[in-house]
Amino acid sequence: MLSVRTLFGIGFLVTQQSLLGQGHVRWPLQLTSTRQTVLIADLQEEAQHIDEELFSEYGFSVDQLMELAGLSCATAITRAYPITSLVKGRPSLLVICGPGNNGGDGLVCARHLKLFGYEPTILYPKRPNKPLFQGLTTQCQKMEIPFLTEMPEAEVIEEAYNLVIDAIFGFSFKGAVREPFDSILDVLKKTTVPIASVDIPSGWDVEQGSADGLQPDMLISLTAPKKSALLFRGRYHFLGGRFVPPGLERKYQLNLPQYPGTDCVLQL
Ligand SMILES: NC(=O)C1=CN([C@@H]2O[C@H](COP(=O)(O)OP(=O)(O)OC[C@H]3O[C@@H](n4cnc5c(N)ncnc54)[C@H](O)[C@@H]3O)[C@@H](O)[C@H]2O)[C@H](O)CC1
Ligand SMILES: [K+]
Repeated sequence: MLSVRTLFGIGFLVTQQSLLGQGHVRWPLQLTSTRQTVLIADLQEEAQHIDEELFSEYGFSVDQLMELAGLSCATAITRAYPITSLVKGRPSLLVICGPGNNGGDGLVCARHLKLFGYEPTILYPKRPNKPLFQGLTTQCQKMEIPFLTEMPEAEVIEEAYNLVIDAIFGFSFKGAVREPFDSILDVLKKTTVPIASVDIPSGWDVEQGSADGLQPDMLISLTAPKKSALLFRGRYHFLGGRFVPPGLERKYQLNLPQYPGTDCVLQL
């Protein structure tokens, strides 16, 4: 049984599909664009369980998946914002990294973007005291990517950067935003420079989104779109994180679309 639930904007249909008849108890949401239909990881806990199982049951390490996630983000950004399309004289980008793994994805993404010919600058105000993040930070420094010590004003961002990459919070974000990220998000809400959000627009509730939150131009959903992705209104929605083993895809009924050829991203 397939029932149309809500109509979202041009070309987006959200449907709810009953799998009860097949012995399942879940009612997965699906997102249909003009290009693809994908199922949604509808609960915050579900996204976290998938992530945990990748490490515990399927033998992946965090840095392995983070490398693939960050590479997906960098690749998707090259598709949406090729260097030749950028309006500023230099291909400058601001990458803002948060305190968890979403921030780690941002560091990996910045490193690959530098290799792809962009000029990223990183703001990384809360750095976890763990070898993984220290290593990623060193790698970016050795790639000669500058780090800012404080968040620039909205006008400075507009003058200096073509794009802001939001790698502040992902699927473990909860509650009211604490400083310094509250002030950082306030600046981002004021700027007119396009924002590309990694996995989830930062500050959005993972399931409910945020009516007065960031409105990114691009969203790169990792593994599977989260429920709040249904509220994304920007121009570019990509899926990345092409590492899901078939058993995990079946267990969570992710029904992931086919990535083209050897690509690590897919435009939704
Ligand atoms: N399976 C995958 O697809 C992979 C995704 N990856 C990325 O990892 C993030 C999720 O990472 P996690 O460390 O669990 O959490 P976050 O980065 O979302 O943030 C946790 C971090 O944020 C702090 N925090 C939480 N709420 C608040 C708040 N209200 N105010 C301030 N700070 C807050 C919390 O204390 C932690 O420090 C996922 O989205 C993907 O981007 C992996 O890279 C690989 C596999
Ligand atoms: K984010």
